[in-house]
Amino acid sequence: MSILLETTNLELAYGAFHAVNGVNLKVEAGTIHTIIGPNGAGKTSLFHCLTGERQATAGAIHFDGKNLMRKPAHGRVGLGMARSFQLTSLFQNLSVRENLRLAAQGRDGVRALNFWRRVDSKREHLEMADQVLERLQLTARADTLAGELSHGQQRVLEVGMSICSKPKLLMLDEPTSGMGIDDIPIMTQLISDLGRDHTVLLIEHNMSIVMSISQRITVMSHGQILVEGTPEFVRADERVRTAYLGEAA
Ligand SMILES: Nc1ncnc2c1ncn2[C@@H]1O[C@H](COP(=O)(O)OP(=O)(O)OP(=O)(O)O)[C@@H](O)[C@H]1O
Repeated sequence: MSILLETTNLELAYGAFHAVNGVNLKVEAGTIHTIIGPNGAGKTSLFHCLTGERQATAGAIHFDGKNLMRKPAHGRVGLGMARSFQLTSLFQNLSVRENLRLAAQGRDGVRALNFWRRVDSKREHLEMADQVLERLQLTARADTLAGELSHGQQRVLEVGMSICSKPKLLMLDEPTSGMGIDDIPIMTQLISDLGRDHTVLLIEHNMSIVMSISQRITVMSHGQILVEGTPEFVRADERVRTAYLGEAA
């Protein structure tokens, strides 16, 4: 078993209040690992600490063997962490293919400006865009403006943009939120498919998705880990039923 991401006694305090309160999380490489928990449990705050959007106030984060605590957010992206942002990352007036090409180009950073590499790079970026288009089952919509896609397809495109950087860890925060019932199976299938060649850390409220695609589930409550294990283990735990599943039912 190889651990890609590990936090030790991680804390994030907003003043006197600890949104993340001593979290020891281990994410195994090659798994879909889902964080669940009631509203306000600290899931998004934990993501903020991992991506560097917020500086954790105590504890440690190790990713792929490296200590992340002093790394700024962009440095973490460079190490192979990608987070899918909700709709804000799409260029609505560009085609679906162009959105993906730009995401692939973004991976190269300043190297993309190197004159001698530019022609080769552009071809590589287009190839990457086409591969991802196929994976998203959006090839037929390649030339459609992103803003003309359905809400669900836009969410799928966002996830596609984050895989263009070939991340080691793909972080998805409620990818199905706001999606119509018809689009949810497409996203579920996509995440499940991505789990075959990426490590995926997911926050998701839809229990049927969580139970069907996760290899491991961490249940958070009041900033701490309440229970962790396989879907079967978590489903059977009385504390989870009381703290979360019961409440959701
Ligand atoms: N900037 C902030 N300042 C103060 N408190 C905050 C801030 N952001 C979040 N909190 C509080 O931290 C706690 C955890 O919030 P967080 O958004 O991490 O929970 P969550 O588990 O992601 O919830 P949800 O499922 O509703 O998104 C909540 O009580 C929230 O009110």
